[in-house]
Amino acid sequence: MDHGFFRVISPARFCELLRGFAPVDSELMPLEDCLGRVLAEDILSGEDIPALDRSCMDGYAVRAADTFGASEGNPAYVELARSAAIDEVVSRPLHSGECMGIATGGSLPPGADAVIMVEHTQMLGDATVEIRKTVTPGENVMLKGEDVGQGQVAVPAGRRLRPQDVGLMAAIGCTSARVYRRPRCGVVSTGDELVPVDSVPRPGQIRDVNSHTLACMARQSGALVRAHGLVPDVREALQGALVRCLEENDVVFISGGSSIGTRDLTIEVLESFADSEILAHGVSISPGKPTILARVGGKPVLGLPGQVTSAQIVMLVFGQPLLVHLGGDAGAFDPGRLLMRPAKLGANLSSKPGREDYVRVRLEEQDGQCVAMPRLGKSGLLRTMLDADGLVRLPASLEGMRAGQDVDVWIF
Ligand SMILES: Nc1nc2c(c(=O)[nH]1)N[C@H]1C(S)=C(S)[C@@H](COP(=O)(O)OP(=O)(O)OC[C@H]3O[C@@H](n4cnc5c(N)ncnc54)[C@H](O)[C@@H]3O)O[C@H]1N2
Ligand code: MOO
Repeated sequence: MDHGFFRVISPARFCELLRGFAPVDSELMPLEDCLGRVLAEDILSGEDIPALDRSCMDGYAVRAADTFGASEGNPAYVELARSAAIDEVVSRPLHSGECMGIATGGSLPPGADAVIMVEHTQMLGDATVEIRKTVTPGENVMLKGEDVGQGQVAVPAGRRLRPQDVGLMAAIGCTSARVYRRPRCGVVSTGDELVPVDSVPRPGQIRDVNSHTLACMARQSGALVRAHGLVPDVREALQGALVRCLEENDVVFISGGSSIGTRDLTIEVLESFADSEILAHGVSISPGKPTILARVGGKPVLGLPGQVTSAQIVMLVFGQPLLVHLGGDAGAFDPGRLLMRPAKLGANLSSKPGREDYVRVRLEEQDGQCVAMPRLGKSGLLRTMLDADGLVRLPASLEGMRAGQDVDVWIF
């Protein structure tokens, strides 16, 4: 690898390289701990859910044809064959001209194909029901197998489980599921100038910020994070830290030392490992150009720029999707996953063609419109990210955007 220049690749290509890493292995998890985890295999249903046609309403199970044409002014009349308890399965078929009292959730008798709500009926004596509304076949009925049929996939592999997924799993009697392990993620910060947060920096030193922001962001993406502390710009120190970090984790994030300054050892050290390949050094985004991606012993190592805001942007654009992908989530790189909000751009923006820009914006309400006000600032400062609600992405093809243009703001 030529260290003199970045060989800048497109962000799309960078994501393709990230997708090339295999997800972590799986573990068996009790149902109650499955929320937020990613299914490692399809959950098949051994039964129809619902198991039988069930009523959605309190009322009467009927043959819909017996109600055709019925209205307030022209009711139909059917005989009440019986009423059934909610957990009762009635085997006697419902004949034409009959109805059966039924509760919400109760099973329909054979022959019935609809339920009329009790408020659209009137009992006449104790055996005749006046029907004041027409119901169509299937009306107010949950059909057998409508949620999931026997042998069908109830919840697919690669799905991050939400409460509603857990609900269907409960319905089919799934007490545990195979889910991907949470990826173990190591974070290393490099730089002679860095001191821990509980130190008082002497002039020239600064407190380590990136270990904290990156760890928080990795946790947001479901990873188990271990901060491996501060590493000086010394080859052997970085080598040692990376060896430990790679041993203990599925993925490693290194902040700092990604540029081409004389101190920037990251590439050199990564290359020194026997089983390593530098997949990328430089990606056409701003901020974040001097980003590194390597494979060491099959594991991804992402080298993030030291600049505090650049590191966060790279983590948002590449690091978090990588973690989600390693955690088995099939939609990790799906742009449809991002929380987007439409807005009008509040100021002109310029951009270098060929480079994808991520502009921090604050959302403001102006004359009933949502306006995205750019918060421009240096990527070595923290403030723009604190003031921002999200990012506007300027595609590489643009030289800029004009105030008033429609934009989609990626909310973070
Ligand atoms: N000749 C060139 N120089 C630089 C280029 C370039 O293309 N050609 N790219 C610039 C860009 S863009 C960035 S971003 C930085 C990236 O630098 P490094 O990744 O090598 O990071 P460092 O030099 O180690 O640090 C940069 C800056 O960030 C501060 N820093 C580092 N780590 C932390 C931390 N954990 N917490 C807080 N602050 C941190 C560090 O003190 C430096 O001020 O390179 C440009 N140079
Ligand atoms: O692109 Mo750097 O990452 O300007 O801050």
